[in-house]
Amino acid sequence: MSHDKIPAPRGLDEKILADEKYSFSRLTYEIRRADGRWEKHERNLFRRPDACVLLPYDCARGKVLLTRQFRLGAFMNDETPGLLEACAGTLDPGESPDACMRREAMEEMGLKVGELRFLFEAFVSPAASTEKLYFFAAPYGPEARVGDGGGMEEEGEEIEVVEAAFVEVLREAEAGAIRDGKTLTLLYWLKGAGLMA
Ligand SMILES: Nc1nc2c(ncn2[C@@H]2O[C@H](COP(=O)(O)OP(=O)(O)O[C@H]3O[C@H](CO)[C@@H](O)[C@H](O)[C@@H]3O)[C@@H](O)[C@H]2O)c(=O)[nH]1
Ligand SMILES: [Mg+2]
Repeated sequence: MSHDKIPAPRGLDEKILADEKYSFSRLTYEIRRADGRWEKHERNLFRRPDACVLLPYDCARGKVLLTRQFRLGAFMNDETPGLLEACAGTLDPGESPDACMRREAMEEMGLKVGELRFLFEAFVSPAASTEKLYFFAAPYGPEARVGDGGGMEEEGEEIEVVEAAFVEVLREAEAGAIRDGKTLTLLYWLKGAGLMA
């Protein structure tokens, strides 16, 4: 598979339309088509920091840990009131994905992560956002649940921690009841890894 057939765009120009916590821009640039023509494009781009996501799994008890919270994008699409997701969070400036993942696991789930396995990285919504996501899995046991989690009050977070049987969660995924991409990716990774026999 060749990854380098498409040349970089030329004449990139970025205008910031909004710059609150993260910025939203309008970009103009030219893309070279396969026939050699340069074609002008205009697109909007959400500049979000990279983020990390974790699926903790307990082989002995056959459980996984997830979270549930209000998510604006899901609500504005189809009025989803609360989305069941794997714990995720954005990297602070200069923070490594590993350190971020440990911090977020404690903040959101009260989980003290021991062994942490990096799986792969992937773009979340590459046409519209710069965000790249680092995927992790971690074995855990009940003794690692040292706090309540819940998220950062000052950031407006109110996160429910959900511990559930993996077979049940997979059944829900297969029935279409789990509707978050990063979470489905991790659940099917865990199924494929054969660790939850
Ligand atoms: N005040 C304010 N707060 C904001 C703003 N934008 C985001 N926040 C808050 O900042 C916090 C960031 O929390 P993190 O745990 O670091 O990130 P996340 O929201 O969990 O993001 C991850 O999961 C999302 C849901 O799938 C992903 O969309 C996202 O890309 C990332 O992977 C959240 O409470 C969010 O509501 C803003 O403009 N203003
Ligand atoms: Mg989060």
